[in-house]
Amino acid sequence: MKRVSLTQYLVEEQRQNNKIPAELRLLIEVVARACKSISHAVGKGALGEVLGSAGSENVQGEVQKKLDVLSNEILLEANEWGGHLAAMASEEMETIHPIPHRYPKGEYMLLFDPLDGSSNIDVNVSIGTIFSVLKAPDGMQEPTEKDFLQPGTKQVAAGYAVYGPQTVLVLTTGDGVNCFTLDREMGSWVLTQRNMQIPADTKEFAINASNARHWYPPVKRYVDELLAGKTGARGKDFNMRWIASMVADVHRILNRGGIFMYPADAREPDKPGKLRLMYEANPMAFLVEQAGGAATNGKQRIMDIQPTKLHERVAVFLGSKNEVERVTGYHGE
Ligand SMILES: O=P(O)(O)OC[C@H]1O[C@](O)(COP(=O)(O)O)[C@@H](O)[C@@H]1O
Ligand SMILES: [Mg+2]
Ligand SMILES: [Mg+2]
Repeated sequence: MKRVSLTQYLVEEQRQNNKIPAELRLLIEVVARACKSISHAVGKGALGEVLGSAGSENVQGEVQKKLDVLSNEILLEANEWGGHLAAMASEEMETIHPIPHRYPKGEYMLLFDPLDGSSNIDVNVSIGTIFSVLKAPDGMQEPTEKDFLQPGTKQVAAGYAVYGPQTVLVLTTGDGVNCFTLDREMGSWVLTQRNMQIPADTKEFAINASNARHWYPPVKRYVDELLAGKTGARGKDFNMRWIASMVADVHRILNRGGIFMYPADAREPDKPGKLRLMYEANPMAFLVEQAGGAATNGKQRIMDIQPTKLHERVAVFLGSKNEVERVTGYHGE
């Protein structure tokens, strides 16, 4: 079989298919290179002294792991000099990071969750990086936080890397979803899955069930019906999986279907869920929709939400279309 590298794939998309501009291609290549560096650091584990806490907190009051901080630095450094960027924003930084030496004017803005699945770092379970690319608004001078507050439908690219038994990079530029596997000996990303598709129906669901007592009635009803199995309203048995790394749960769903849920709950009624709209929900929603699935916050399509702040949180229901539509429907009843 002919090996197609990420660069070859992107050049084809740019030159033959006219799907992406050269500047976006370069930007994606820089992000992919940064993910390769993060993958190397993850792979060293205790030998690289990258495990454990960094002894600091991020803007959302979460304890930062050494790898959260390191991955953020790797992405910042690579993209400061590499891509056609105006500014970056990260889950781990309080505010935006404008590019000091913009070339030629920086037409894109990059957002990322540098290390997703932080609670799994120290126990050698799959973790990842999630990213999203927006266009800088026309006529933008000095980038501000407000320039980032665009709905997910405006994304021009999104993707994630999973650092697991294999390191993979899953990418969309709005033309389907493709998966590249890191050839660790050659140091190159090789196209291994074209046009990933999520089946509309599934028998697998993912939710942190330890929060069940706090769920609102629509989520409780939906999950109770799944748990009731063959003899319940759904008339079939469902299996449950929860990795606690969104990247790994979404990667499973892109490969074999399923529904992933992180709902808002009654613990903190003012907090609309745990996951972040700009760094987690939007890029994953873009990928999932491009693979034929659906993504909502229980009420509306995630990518239609108008963000009001950079670190906004959101409830997430994504994956196999018929299941996402069902649980979303329960919220309307
Ligand atoms: O620990 P919980 O409540 O199960 O939450 C797990 C969720 O939190 C996250 O780890 C949040 O991401 P970060 O590690 O980037 O903060 C998701 O990847 C995952 O789905
Ligand atoms: Mg995350
Ligand atoms: Mg993170």
